[in-house]
Amino acid sequence: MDEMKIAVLGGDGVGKSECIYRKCVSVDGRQINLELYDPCSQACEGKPALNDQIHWADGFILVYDITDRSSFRTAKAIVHLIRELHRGSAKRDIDLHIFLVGNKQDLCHMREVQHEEGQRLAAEFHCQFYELSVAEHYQEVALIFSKMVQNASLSSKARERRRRPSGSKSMAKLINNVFGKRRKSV
Ligand SMILES: Nc1nc2c(ncn2[C@@H]2O[C@H](COP(=O)(O)OP(=O)(O)OP(=O)(O)O)[C@@H](O)[C@H]2O)c(=O)[nH]1
Repeated sequence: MDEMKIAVLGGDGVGKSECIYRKCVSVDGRQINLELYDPCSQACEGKPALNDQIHWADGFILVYDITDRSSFRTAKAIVHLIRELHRGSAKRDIDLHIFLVGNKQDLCHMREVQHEEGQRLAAEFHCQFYELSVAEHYQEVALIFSKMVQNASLSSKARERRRRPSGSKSMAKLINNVFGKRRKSV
């Protein structure tokens, strides 16, 4: 069974709740053990440091509040750190999934961060970009999570293909094994 660890980082509000959610999901007939970590944005005892959270996760959902520029700056600093910490690590860029999400779209009249700024940041750091309102469109939130799991599943399939010998090579190996042995016994 594959494993996928997602960290929800950034913090768009003032909430203090922290949770770890575990679930086994099936994507295209493939079982994935999903672990979701949603730390509170406030510092608290026993909470792993941001660097540890970044090393732990395979996928990141970075949330900022479109009505709060400082939350966008935080998201920018985190995405920077993720790319920095993973530079030269075993996880290749394409294996690392980062979704940048601008929340509170329903408060558009109080907007401090333009849609284009989010798009630009996402393009710069090879992230997928979304803008939504968690309060009004929970379906979009569900879609984001299923997209992330699907992407991870696709890239793990691609990794497997890279590891597996190509069809012709394994066929050659098989022929060699069968006929090689026979030749010895003649
Ligand atoms: N108008 C509006 N308010 C929202 C939306 N999403 C969250 N909020 C409000 O923002 C506040 C904080 O929400 P939380 O979900 O606790 O935020 P959080 O990101 O978990 O906060 P941290 O725990 O600090 O990371 C609450 O008062 C929510 O009701 C949204 O899409 N629209």
